[in-house]
Amino acid sequence: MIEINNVSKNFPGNNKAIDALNLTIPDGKIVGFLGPNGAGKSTTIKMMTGILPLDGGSIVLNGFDIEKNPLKAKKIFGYVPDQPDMFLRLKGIEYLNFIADIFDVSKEVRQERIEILTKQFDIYNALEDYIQTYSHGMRQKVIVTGVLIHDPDIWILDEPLTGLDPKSAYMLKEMMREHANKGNTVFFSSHGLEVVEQLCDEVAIINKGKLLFYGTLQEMREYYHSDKSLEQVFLELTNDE
Ligand SMILES: Nc1ncnc2c1ncn2[C@@H]1O[C@H](COP(=O)(O)OP(=O)(O)OP(=O)(O)O)[C@@H](O)[C@H]1O
Repeated sequence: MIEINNVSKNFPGNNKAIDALNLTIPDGKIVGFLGPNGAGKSTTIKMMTGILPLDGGSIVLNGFDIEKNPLKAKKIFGYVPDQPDMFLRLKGIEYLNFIADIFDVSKEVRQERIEILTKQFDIYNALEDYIQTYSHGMRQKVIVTGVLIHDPDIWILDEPLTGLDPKSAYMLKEMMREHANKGNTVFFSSHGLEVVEQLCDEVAIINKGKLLFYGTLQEMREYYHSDKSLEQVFLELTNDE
């Protein structure tokens, strides 16, 4: 479970990039995080993962406060950033072993997981190449593999499907469903409303740092008394005019 309690974030020139945000993401569900460009999705995710400090409030992951207990909190989640351009001077296999070392994954377990996952993602034959030479999608897949190697309870994914080919996107979606069905937490941001409609149990919609809606699609329809699609409701909710 992820508890976001009254969280705020200010940037120079953008006071209240996140404005008193409250959101509880339960176990056993896939929750989609939606909002227009600049709404505050990545900022929220960066605060959840300890990359950005909070200016107010708290974020608690399975009982561990990300600011008060960062090491314990960081052990229990896996994070896929929106920009996969990291560790470019490492080979794929070096990156995966580095992540497995940090999270104390045994040699046997890591070998097995790396082989299975990278074969499924079609990057097995590229593991000896430098990440610098990978395409955007391949970089994305090596980072997703790094998350799956240590099998964290909570998955936090910032636009994870962007740039993945259809087979890899399908596999990742299946993995997300399986992980949530085991009682774990899966939280991901997306601009793909169709994917969210198809995959998510619940959606959170933000704009200008404020939560506009949180609930199931059915609840959304009941709340707005309409049979409108997620796309129509999203556009109406986030329309500034
Ligand atoms: N480092 C920063 N310095 C100043 N302002 C920032 C910084 N990072 C984010 N912002 C501002 O905070 C707001 C939220 O940005 P954020 O990147 O969280 O949006 P987003 O919902 O992830 O957008 P997108 O869908 O375009 O990725 C924007 O107004 C952005 O300009």
